[in-house]
Amino acid sequence: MRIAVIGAGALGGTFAALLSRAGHEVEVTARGAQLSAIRERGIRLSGGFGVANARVAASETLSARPDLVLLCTKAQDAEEALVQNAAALEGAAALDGGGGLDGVPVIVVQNGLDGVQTAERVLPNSECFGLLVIIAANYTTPGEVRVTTAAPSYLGRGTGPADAETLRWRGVLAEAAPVIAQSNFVGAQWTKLIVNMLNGLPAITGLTVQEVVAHRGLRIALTRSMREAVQVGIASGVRFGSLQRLSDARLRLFAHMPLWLGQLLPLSMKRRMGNVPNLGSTQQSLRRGQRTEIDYLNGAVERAGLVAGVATPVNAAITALVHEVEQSGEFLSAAHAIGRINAFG
Ligand SMILES: NC(=O)C1=CN([C@@H]2O[C@H](COP(=O)(O)OP(=O)(O)OC[C@H]3O[C@@H](n4cnc5c(N)ncnc54)[C@H](OP(=O)(O)O)[C@@H]3O)[C@@H](O)[C@H]2O)C=CC1
Ligand SMILES: CC(C)(CO)C(=O)C(=O)O
Repeated sequence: MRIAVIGAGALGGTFAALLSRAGHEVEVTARGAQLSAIRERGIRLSGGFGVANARVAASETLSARPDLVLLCTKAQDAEEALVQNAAALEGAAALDGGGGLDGVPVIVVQNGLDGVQTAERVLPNSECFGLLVIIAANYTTPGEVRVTTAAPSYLGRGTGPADAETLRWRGVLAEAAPVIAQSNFVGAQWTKLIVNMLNGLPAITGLTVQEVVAHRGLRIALTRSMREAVQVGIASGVRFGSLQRLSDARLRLFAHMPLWLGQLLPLSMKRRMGNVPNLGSTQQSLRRGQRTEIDYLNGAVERAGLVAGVATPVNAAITALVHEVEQSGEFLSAAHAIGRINAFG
């Protein structure tokens, strides 16, 4: 099958290499040094899914119409990247009779809550799905991607059970990596947003995700940010989707736990992540001198909290501090970060 990957960074590079290794014809889009490295040497994948050196077609925008496309940019780049590639992806209209759409099917591989809707808006004649990823992939050298945690990914759309098209595309992706068909995908996006509270504090401090969870003061701040996010979800009427042993019932219990007990949640996430150092995708953007996705993570919790009438001082503080580090290029010490977060309330 011809599969395109828009945005061959950490996850895009991982999926492109795995799909190529599974025998698919893969084309990726990339920019700058990453594009040059992939053209010259291919994508070098190492870590949890084994080693692969994938020779794939690479350009700034897609050169041909694929059968399936994975959108793997950060959330803030999604719309522009889709628009740039729309000519290769869009269809004319809804097909008669079958109820299907004739645009290229899109799988949005992205954190945050907005990705699938963005794809549906830009490509109204495409079937759009989301892929929630628990894999941790680190990309700090052009052309090289290292999977520090291998884990299944979760494919779905909407709030109901996984439909036939979801099962079909799950089958294709599963040739390359473990993928589970997800029911209540929208609720599962919220569950993943709770997991992504792991991203902000490493980006502020320059520590790995594992070091942040191991640090008592940072772990308390992290637990508070997760508790706020769950409370916002509940107040917004969300039914959390089950993902990686996190269920709606478990998160509702967590929302009312004292902090000393709630800390078990990030500790269990750290245990599942394993010991290979993971910077988290937000810190990796900072280390490459790029804008981060924080407005779609802790920032999304802050915005939803405003609508639902739930105070989110810790998420507001983390969002502001990540922006501060974006501007200054200097990480904060753990003590300084904790002091600043506590000052927010
Ligand atoms: N990395 C991880 O472990 C995980 C990441 N995620 C999520 O997956 C998504 C992707 O993350 P990640 O892979 O880390 O991101 P990266 O920043 O590593 O990769 C995104 C890539 O997209 C490229 N890109 C952006 N816009 C365009 C464009 N218009 N045309 C071509 N290329 C473009 C970027 O290029 P440039 O560098 O030039 O901007 C970059 O190489 C995010 O939402 C993230 O939160 C989820 C789970 C784990
Ligand atoms: C789960 C986690 C923290 C894995 O790295 C992630 O989603 C990210 O880095 O964006």
